[in-house]
Amino acid sequence: MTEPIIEFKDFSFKYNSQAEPTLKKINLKINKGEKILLAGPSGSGKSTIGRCLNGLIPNIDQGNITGKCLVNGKDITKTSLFDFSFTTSTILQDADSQFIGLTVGEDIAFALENDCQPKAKMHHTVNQWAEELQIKELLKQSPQSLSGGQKQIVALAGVLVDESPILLFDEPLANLDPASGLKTMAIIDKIQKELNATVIIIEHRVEEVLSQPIDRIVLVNDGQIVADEPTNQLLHENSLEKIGVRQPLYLKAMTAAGINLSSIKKLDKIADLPTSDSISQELENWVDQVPVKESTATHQPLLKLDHVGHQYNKNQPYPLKDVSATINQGDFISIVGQNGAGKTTLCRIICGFISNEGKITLKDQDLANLSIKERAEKIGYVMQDPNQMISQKMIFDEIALGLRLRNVDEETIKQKVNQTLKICGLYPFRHWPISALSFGQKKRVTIASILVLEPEIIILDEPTAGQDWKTYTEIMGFLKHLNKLGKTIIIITHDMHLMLEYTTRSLAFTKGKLIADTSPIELLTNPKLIKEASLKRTSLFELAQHYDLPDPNKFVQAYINSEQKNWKDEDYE
Ligand SMILES: Nc1ncnc2c1ncn2[C@@H]1O[C@H](COP(=O)(O)OP(=O)(O)OP(=O)(O)O)[C@@H](O)[C@H]1O
Ligand SMILES: Nc1ncnc2c1ncn2[C@@H]1O[C@H](COP(=O)(O)OP(=O)(O)OP(=O)(O)O)[C@@H](O)[C@H]1O
Repeated sequence: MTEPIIEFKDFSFKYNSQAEPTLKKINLKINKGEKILLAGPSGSGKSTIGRCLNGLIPNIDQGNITGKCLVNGKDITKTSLFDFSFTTSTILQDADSQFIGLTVGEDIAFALENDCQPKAKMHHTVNQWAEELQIKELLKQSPQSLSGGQKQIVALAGVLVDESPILLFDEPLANLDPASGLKTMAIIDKIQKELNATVIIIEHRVEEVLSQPIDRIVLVNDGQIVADEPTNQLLHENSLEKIGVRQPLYLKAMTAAGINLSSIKKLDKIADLPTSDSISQELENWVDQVPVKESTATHQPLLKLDHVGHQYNKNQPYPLKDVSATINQGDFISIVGQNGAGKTTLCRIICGFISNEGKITLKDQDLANLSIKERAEKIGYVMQDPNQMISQKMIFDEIALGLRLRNVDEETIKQKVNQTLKICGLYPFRHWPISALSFGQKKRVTIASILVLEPEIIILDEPTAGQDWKTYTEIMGFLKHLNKLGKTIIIITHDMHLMLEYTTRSLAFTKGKLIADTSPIELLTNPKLIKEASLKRTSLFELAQHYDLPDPNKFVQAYINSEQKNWKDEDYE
């Protein structure tokens, strides 16, 4: 019989700074060699469970524990962090806080140094993983200077070299481009099989996690385990949606088309869905009601980029070079492409944080003549990492800060901040300190702090990374509403469905170059561009192909239109 390597028995945990327990009477057994997905809405307690498995609770995050949690046979209340380092390797949600080395190479080697391995063996192991993860050219770079996705891959390498019996991944995919996301899941699968490791993955991107087999999905809601079942069973019961986690897109589309999922035996892989003529027919009939999509873009030029470029360091290849494009008033643009392609660099240039080799004009005004503060009045920028933006202690003050700096009266501030808090799902937390928020909640605070200023152009660097589905739809619905009012929105995203559903124009980047400026659907029908920019077709395309539908793009469009029916602009007025 297999032994549990992790066991929670009536386990509750209350952070010292909280009045109520975050985990409530949890019972969970995970056997050696199992691969588990922990899913649930933002703030439900997933990372808190993770922190019990790697010893951060109770060694760093202190609080009140009742019940028992045994990891590798040891009671977590009696195990030091040092001991945990031999049992559990973790990718933290916030990769930045995890780096120790001065260079990427040193950082990956850190776990091996801890294990006192000989130098030659260490070099070999680091190089081997760097090769596998295609980050060899980054080994001498400082971890802090990496792009968001590169950081994530380096953190992954640090976990993989360690070969611990428990591998814990807290949102390993959040900043990865679609191709790297799939590759990461395949690598995790491979290493798990090789080491017979126990793998726990915490992720909002459920569909990508399911690209490889998962033994069980454990659903967490409000600090409790509300389901613990094999993937197929859970998908049949539609348990994900019930707690606000996104069901895989192809299943949502089949449901929208009126197909009865309970009659289908295996739902967890498109390839295993029964190829029946009646399902094809049902899908095809449904597609025929596609209305035309409206666009609010005026084609009035707003922001002109002319040979934009920057070099951080003369010894590095150009992170961004020779980018020319015109953004129009009312555009809803997605910036997509490979990790490290220069997307964030472009936004930093537009905001004036770093120098520009070319020229940028906003309504014919040269941005070079404006200070960063003056630019910020016109162009709001929500950074990828919320910790780099937050300066206040309390949530309300953080969101009010920009208005206070602009001398807005307190009554208006209160009204605007409260409205934004509601839109971003943060109203119940308005009196909380930011330090008591989950990572996803912090990210929402930073989005709120920019939205409240209502700038002319809003640039958001992966606003939905690490967000649950409910928040994702609320944030995107709100941005769509702002766009309808004429605001220009630019989003950096790795979410291909977001790009298709919400944006009307895509700029695709690879290795510092703009390689396409086209409609999202055109982009995802071009195999060459998909490959070059490390993109991926969504599962809606795959479903349409599986059922031999004559026009897969039309099917994707039909689904998007069926989703859009659910938006109500009044919600935001
Ligand atoms: N360091 C902390 N101090 C006090 N309270 C905390 C701390 N970290 C988390 N919490 C509380 O625990 C709740 C759950 O946080 P946790 O990070 O476990 O959620 P999560 O499910 O991983 O969310 P997300 O998907 O947004 O990352 C938070 O809403 C917050 O109330
Ligand atoms: N401060 C810096 N110093 C040196 N190099 C940097 C710095 N910031 C970024 N880079 C490098 O510039 C390149 C482009 O980075 P950028 O953050 O613009 O990529 P990105 O397309 O936004 O990636 P991701 O999708 O992973 O967020 C990367 O190779 C990165 O390592």
